[in-house]
Amino acid sequence: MSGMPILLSKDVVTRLLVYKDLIPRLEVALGMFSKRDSSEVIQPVRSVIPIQKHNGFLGLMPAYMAYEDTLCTKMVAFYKREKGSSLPSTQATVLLFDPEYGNVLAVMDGDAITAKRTAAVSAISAKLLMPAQSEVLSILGSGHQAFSHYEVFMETFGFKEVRVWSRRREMAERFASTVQGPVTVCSSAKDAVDGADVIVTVTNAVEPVLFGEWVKPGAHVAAVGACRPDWRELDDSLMRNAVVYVDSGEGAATESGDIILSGAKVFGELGEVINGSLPAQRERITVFKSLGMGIQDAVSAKLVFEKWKSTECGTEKKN
Ligand SMILES: NC(=O)C1=CN([C@@H]2O[C@H](COP(=O)(O)OP(=O)(O)OC[C@H]3O[C@@H](n4cnc5c(N)ncnc54)[C@H](O)[C@@H]3O)[C@@H](O)[C@H]2O)C=CC1
Ligand SMILES: O=C(O)C1=NCCCC1
Repeated sequence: MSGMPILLSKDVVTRLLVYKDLIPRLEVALGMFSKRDSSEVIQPVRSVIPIQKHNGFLGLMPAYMAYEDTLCTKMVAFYKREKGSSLPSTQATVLLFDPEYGNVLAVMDGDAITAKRTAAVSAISAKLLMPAQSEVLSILGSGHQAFSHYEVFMETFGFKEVRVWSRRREMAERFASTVQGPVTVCSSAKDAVDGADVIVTVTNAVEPVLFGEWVKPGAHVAAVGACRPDWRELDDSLMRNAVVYVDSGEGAATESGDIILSGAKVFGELGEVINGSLPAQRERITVFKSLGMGIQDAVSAKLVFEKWKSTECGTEKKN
């Protein structure tokens, strides 16, 4: 196929990408990735160049998944922002290709994809690793990822209590008053995680904001921020005492300050738990260190494109 690519805006992507369709496809993709069969999935660790002048980085995240014939790349710029900055910390665009011809089928907003697929993968980690009968969810950070994590965690699980902490209290209050259900705003990260079953860290921090001594035995931590080798969200004690799962072993060894600087041992990949080749050690404190993968964007983009073709594209043609 050839011709001009279609352009899909943030609103369209947000509407078409729904968790109930996305989660099972991500599970398959993570499982396939962890088999390391290069005839099925090719996804290198992203290449990242610094944008030094602006305190940022540009990451290129290509992936080809032969099993569903999906060829895609995301380009994502991400920044270390000063406190009080109103500039976005992440901006992304996704290109979906026709794998046979090599032309671009669609150029999509990548922010909605990044927000939803990252949160969906954290929900998969929680489903596999959180304690049975988890009741208390704690979110550290109140930005884009905090919103998408709240959304998918509330849609997927029945938490009785949700707490939020943010560096700026007014942002945590804005978060609590924007989401649908009740959320308790906490004055400190320590208060927010006290007794929590599941803790999501979605901050731009470069130093630890979550400490092992605060985390209750058996709790699950989905650690989403700190995606550079010298950035941290979690302290050494948490990293060393937890059973650490990652999305990609190569990605974690290259990009995760929490893993590299703590010297923590990685137990394995989420995909290995999905495949049944690695146990889910729910009785221990578990950390899922998320860095983000091109296959997650590819699965999402394909889903969006299929939905668009079967709904909006048809509507456009009829009109
Ligand atoms: N693992 C993955 O796949 C992905 C990870 N990320 C990372 O997730 C994190 C959150 O992303 P967004 O929600 O889009 O960012 P955002 O800018 O919308 O929100 C960032 C939050 O972190 C807080 N924060 C900033 N500096 C802090 C500090 N020093 N201590 C404590 N809190 C601090 C801010 O107040 C805000 O609540 C970022 O680190 C981003 O790079 C983003 C996309 C995908
Ligand atoms: O996977 C992604 O997308 C990102 N990961 C870490 C930094 C921002 C974007």
